[in-house]
Amino acid sequence: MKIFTAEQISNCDQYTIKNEPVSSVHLMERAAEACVEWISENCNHHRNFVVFCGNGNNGGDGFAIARMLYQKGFDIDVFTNTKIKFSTDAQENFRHIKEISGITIREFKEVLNYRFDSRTVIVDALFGTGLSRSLNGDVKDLVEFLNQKKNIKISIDLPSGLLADTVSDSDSVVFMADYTLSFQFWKKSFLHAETGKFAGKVEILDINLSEDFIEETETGDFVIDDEVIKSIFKIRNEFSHKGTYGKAAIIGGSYGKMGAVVLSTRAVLKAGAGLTFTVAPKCGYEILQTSDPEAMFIEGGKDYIENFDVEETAVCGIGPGLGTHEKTAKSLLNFLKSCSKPLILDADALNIIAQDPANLNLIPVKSIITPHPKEFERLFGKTENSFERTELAKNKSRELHIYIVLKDHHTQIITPEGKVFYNITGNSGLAKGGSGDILTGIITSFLAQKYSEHEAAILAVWFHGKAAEFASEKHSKESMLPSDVIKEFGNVFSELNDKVQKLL
Ligand SMILES: NC(=O)C1=CN([C@@H]2O[C@H](COP(=O)(O)OP(=O)(O)OC[C@H]3O[C@@H](n4cnc5c(N)ncnc54)[C@H](OP(=O)(O)O)[C@@H]3O)[C@@H](O)[C@H]2O)[C@@H](O)CC1
Ligand SMILES: Nc1ncnc2c1ncn2[C@@H]1O[C@H](COP(=O)(O)OP(=O)(O)O)[C@@H](O)[C@H]1O
Ligand SMILES: [K+]
Repeated sequence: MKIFTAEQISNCDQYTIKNEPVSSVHLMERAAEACVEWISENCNHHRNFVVFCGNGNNGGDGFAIARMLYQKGFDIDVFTNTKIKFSTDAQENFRHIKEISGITIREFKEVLNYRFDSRTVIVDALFGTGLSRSLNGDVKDLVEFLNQKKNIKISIDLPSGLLADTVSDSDSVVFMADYTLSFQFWKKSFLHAETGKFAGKVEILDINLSEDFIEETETGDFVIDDEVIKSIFKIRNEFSHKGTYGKAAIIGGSYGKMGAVVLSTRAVLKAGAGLTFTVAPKCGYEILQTSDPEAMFIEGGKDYIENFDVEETAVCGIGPGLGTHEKTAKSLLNFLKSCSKPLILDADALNIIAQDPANLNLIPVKSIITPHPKEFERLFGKTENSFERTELAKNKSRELHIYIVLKDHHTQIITPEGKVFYNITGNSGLAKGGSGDILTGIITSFLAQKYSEHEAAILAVWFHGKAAEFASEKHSKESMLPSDVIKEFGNVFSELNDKVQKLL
C-alpha cells in the first residue's frame, strides 16, 4: 500500500470528488459511515460517546459520526467551538446535528464541568491532515485535559496534534489515542516510534478514494500489505528437488554465543532452503550437530571464526554470535574484499565493519544489512530522530547500492532506489535476544531459494513478524521465545499458501 503525504491525500480527496464524481459532503458521509460501522462492530460494551469536533473537515467528520451514532441508539454529547468559522462541509454537518434535540452541543470550555462516566468513549475529531501548526491556547489545554482521562479514546483520521508526515517538536501536545480510525492510507507518522505512540491501534478504513489517482501518484514509501506479499510469494513446485531451493550458509558463533547461530541456522532450515550449512568455530560442533542435525557443520576456527570460506554457490548470512575477535575481524574484512556476491550481514559482522568507515565500501553491492538502531548508529552516525534515521538510510542505500533492513517496531526495508517499505506485522514479544538472529536466517533462506534481494528482504521481515503473531497468541508476548517463533513458520507458510493458491 502506498503511503501518501497530507498534501497528496488532499489531492486524492479532490481528484475523487471531481472524477468519481461525488460531492465533498458525500465523501465526508462515506468517511463517517466507515467509522460508525467500525465503532458499532467493536464497541460492544460502550453506549456513551462524547465527540470533540474542530472547525475543519475533521470536525465535520466528527459531527457526522455523532449524528450517525445517535441514530443507531448510542448516547451522544458533542463539544465544539462555535466562535470560529467552520469549513463548508463541517458547517453543513453542524447544521444537521443542531436539529437533533437528543444531542446537546457544548462549547469546549464547558468540558471542565462535564461528568465523564468511566464507560464514556472520547472521540477526537479536532484536527486531521489539515493540522498546520502545533496546538496552542484553548485547544492545547483541552487535549491535555482529555489526555488525563482514563476513558477509551478514539481518534478520527489522526490523533489531533500529530502531523501526518513528520515529527513535531518534542514539547508539542498531541491527543493520546487508544485507537485511530484513519482513512484509506497509512500515515508515515503512525509507523515511527516518536509519533506512532500517540495513535494506539491503527485501523485503516477504506473510503473508496480514486484508484486511478492512487495508481498514478508516485511515492517512495509503502506499507507491506497482503497485496505486496501475494505478489512475491512463490508456491513450492512439486517437481522439485533440494537443488531447486538453493544452498544457504550461516556464518557465526563464538565461545558463549553459539545459541545465536543455532537459532539462525534453524530459521534457515524451517524457512525452506534446500541445503543448509553452518560455519562456526569447533567449540560449537556438538552443540550445532545436536540442535540442528539437518544442517552441515563446517569448522571455521577453534574458539572464534578465522575462515569465512564456504561453498561458492551458497548464499551467506554472516554475523549471529560471531564476536569481534581481532582475527575474526581481519578475516571477515579479507573475505569481503574477495567477495562479489550479495551477502546478508548482521550483528557482529556489522560491528566489525563499523570499526572503520572505509570498510563500508567493502560491502558487496545488493547485499542486505540488518542493523538495529544502535548498529545503524555505529555504521552511519547519530541522527536526531527516527525520521532522520530513515532519510540517512535512504542516502546510504543509494550510495552503497545495498538494502538496509532497519529493524524496529515497524522495521523498514530501504532499497538502493531509495524506496522504503514499512512492515506492520510483529509485536513486542520479539523484543528479546535471538529475534534478530532468526530474521537473518529467514532472509538467507529466501535468498537461497532464488527470491531477489528486494523480495527476500521484504518477504522475510513480514514473515518474521507474522510468525511472532502466531507465537504470541499461544505463549503471550511476555513468554514467547525466539525458538517459539521458529516453530510457527509452518503456520505462516500455510497462511501464505492459502493466500496465493488457486482454490476450487
Ligand atoms: N482526505 C480525505 O480523503 C478525506 C478527509 N476527510 C477529513 O478531512 C480532514 C482534513 O480536513 P481539513 O483539511 O479541513 O483539516 P482539519 O484537519 O480539519 O484542520 C483544519 C482546520 O484546523 C485549523 N488548524 C490547523 N492547525 C491548527 C492548530 N494547530 N490550532 C488551531 N487550528 C488549527 C485550520 O485553520 P488554519 O490552519 O487554516 O488557520 C482549519 O480550520 C481529514 O483529516 C479527514 O478527517 C473526510 O471528511 C473525507 C475524506
Ligand atoms: N517491539 C517490537 N515490535 C516488533 N518487532 C520487534 C520489537 N522489538 C524487536 N523486534 C524485532 O525483533 C528483532 C530484534 O533484532 P535484534 O535487536 O538484532 O535482536 P538480536 O540481535 O538479539 O537477535 C528485529 O527484527 C526487530 O524488528
Ligand atoms: K483527529
